[in-house]
Amino acid sequence: MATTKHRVPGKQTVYYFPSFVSEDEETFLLRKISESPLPKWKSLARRRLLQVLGGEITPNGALIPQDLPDCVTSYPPLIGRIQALGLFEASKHGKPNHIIVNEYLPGQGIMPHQDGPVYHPVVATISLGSHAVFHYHSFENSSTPDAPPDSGEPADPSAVSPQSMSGKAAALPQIGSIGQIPIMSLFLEPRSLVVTTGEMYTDHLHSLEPVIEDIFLPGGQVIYGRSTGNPLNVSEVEIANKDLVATEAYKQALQEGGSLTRGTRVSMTCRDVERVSKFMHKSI
Ligand SMILES: O=C(O)CCC(=O)C(=O)O
Ligand SMILES: [Fe+2]
Repeated sequence: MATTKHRVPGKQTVYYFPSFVSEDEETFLLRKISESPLPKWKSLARRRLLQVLGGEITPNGALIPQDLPDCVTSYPPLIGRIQALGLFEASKHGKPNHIIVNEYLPGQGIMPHQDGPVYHPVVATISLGSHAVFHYHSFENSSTPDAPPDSGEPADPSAVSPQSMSGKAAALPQIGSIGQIPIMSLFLEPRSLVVTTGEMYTDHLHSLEPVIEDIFLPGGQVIYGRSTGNPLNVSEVEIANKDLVATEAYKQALQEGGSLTRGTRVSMTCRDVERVSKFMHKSI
């Protein structure tokens, strides 16, 4: 498959595509997204804004569909491009029908969470405007009830915390415990696409640390855990896709070490909601 060379080493279920979107397309998308009328945005505590394209998901997990806008179907043809990768082949619609747009200012992130069973277990995430470092975590002691975790403020109502998955509180790795250290971390360039599939979707959590800069050591490790405020929790984590990164300046930071300041990042998480209600949303 054409995607083979985009597999992130170490895990067979994560793919990274630099320059998935051109610079012109990025400028166009960021303009379109910022022009969306305010009622389309929802405010969150840790991320500033969230917008949903493709329709709302009901509490029982069905999509009340709404047409995806031209800026993801025609120019740029993001949905077709994602479909052509073949990574959604096993999903009911063969391509994403739902997109969540998140905006993160420098210093904002998202706590470890899972995206949940409402979606086919593949998520394609486009980054625009700024780089970020993306972490995957595993569950530790998942049978041990523990203090209810911060829900991770999932990006969308259908996302689940470990609590809601099992019906009883499952331990979310506590800050500083082994499970809190990511099992894999990725450098996401602006305009890149990352696709998470298989057990990395179903059995792991993912997060973005709320930091204003990312600090790299020579050889491609990133400093993780500064946002906890506890120096004992700080660790060095390998960037698994460092050899797939395409932009010179980023490659240099990953090879030689250095720090990269975060700008405003807009992400588009594209997924397939397999249950679609037959009732169409009214256009607003
Ligand atoms: O912004 C990102 O890259 C991640 C967003 C996310 O995890 C989600 O929308 O569920
Ligand atoms: Fe997520």
